[in-house]
Amino acid sequence: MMSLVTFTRNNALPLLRTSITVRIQLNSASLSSLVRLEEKQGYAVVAMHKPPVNSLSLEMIQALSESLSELEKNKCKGFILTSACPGIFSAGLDIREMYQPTEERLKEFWSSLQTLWLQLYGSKMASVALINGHAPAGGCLLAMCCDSRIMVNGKSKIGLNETKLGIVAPFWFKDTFVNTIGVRQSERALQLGSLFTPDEALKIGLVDRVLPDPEAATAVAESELKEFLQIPAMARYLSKMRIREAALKDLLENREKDLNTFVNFATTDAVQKGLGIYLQSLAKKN
Ligand SMILES: CCCCCCCCCC/C=C/CC(=O)SCCNC(=O)CCNC(=O)[C@H](O)C(C)(C)COP(=O)(O)OP(=O)(O)OC[C@H]1O[C@@H](n2cnc3c(N)ncnc32)[C@H](O)[C@@H]1OP(=O)(O)O
Repeated sequence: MMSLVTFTRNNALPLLRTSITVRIQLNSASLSSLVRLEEKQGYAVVAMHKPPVNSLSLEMIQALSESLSELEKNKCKGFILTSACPGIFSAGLDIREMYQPTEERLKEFWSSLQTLWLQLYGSKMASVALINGHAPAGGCLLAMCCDSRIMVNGKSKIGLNETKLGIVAPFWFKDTFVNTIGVRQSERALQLGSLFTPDEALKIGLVDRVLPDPEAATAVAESELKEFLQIPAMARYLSKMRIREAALKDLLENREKDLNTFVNFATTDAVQKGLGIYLQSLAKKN
């Protein structure tokens, strides 16, 4: 099978005052084809590639986790998280993972998602989400885990729309949301399952910049990441943790409980019925 992990090497110069030369030696052979990793000068680009919509299946979640681990192993200082699927950042959790699941897979799915969130939200690396398409629910969560969000203008929307599916954003999704846009906006948007246009998202602070096209957004994402990378790494990371550590600790201490809550909730008849109807409505569209 052709490897979709693209990896270009060049003579990287250090971007960080505090770092030694950033040279990422990615082990492309062991990485999944669902995520494309590209080495740039002193940082990496992590591009999700699971057409058509980058839905977060168990395999996709694990591929993202492995990619981050690979970057950490190689002492990468920062990355841009984006999508290689035109018009879509990520459609969020793969709903088929939650619909009529086996208990074993459902548990592995959720546990892998917890791991990915802990890894991404607590990452020592600086990160910028280059949101080049729709980012509902889990897609929005991935973007919020980054240190900065640059969105391409257009028809795409971003937000936590869980209630529209008859499900409830877990407490750590909510914590991430509150840490990003504040309590009042979160309370309203979570209940309504609001999806925001890029300009609306900018207004409430869900994204930091909106650019007219992917090229302009890419350039801004790169310069934004470089700005983060110029700050002494330890000071930057510890400052980020001042905001994030309570939420991270909460999930770390309640992982098992959260897993059981999810499994019990997701397998109720009402939720299964709702997910079935939602999947049908997505299929009917086509
Ligand atoms: C007491 C309370 C305790 C709480 C305990 C926890 C509770 C559980 C919480 C679970 C958290 C979930 C978070 C999530 O992420 S849920 C997923 C939410 N995502 C969505 O709602 C997005 C749905 N998709 C869309 O809106 C659109 O697809 C799009 C992203 C806007 C793109 O539109 P576009 O027109 O380009 O593409 P299509 O709609 O035609 O889709 C193409 C095919 O992809 C399939 N698809 C789309 N999204 C998903 C998905 N999320 N999962 C699986 N499959 C998806 C779609 O069906 C099409 O398939 P087809 O070609 O076979 O028809």
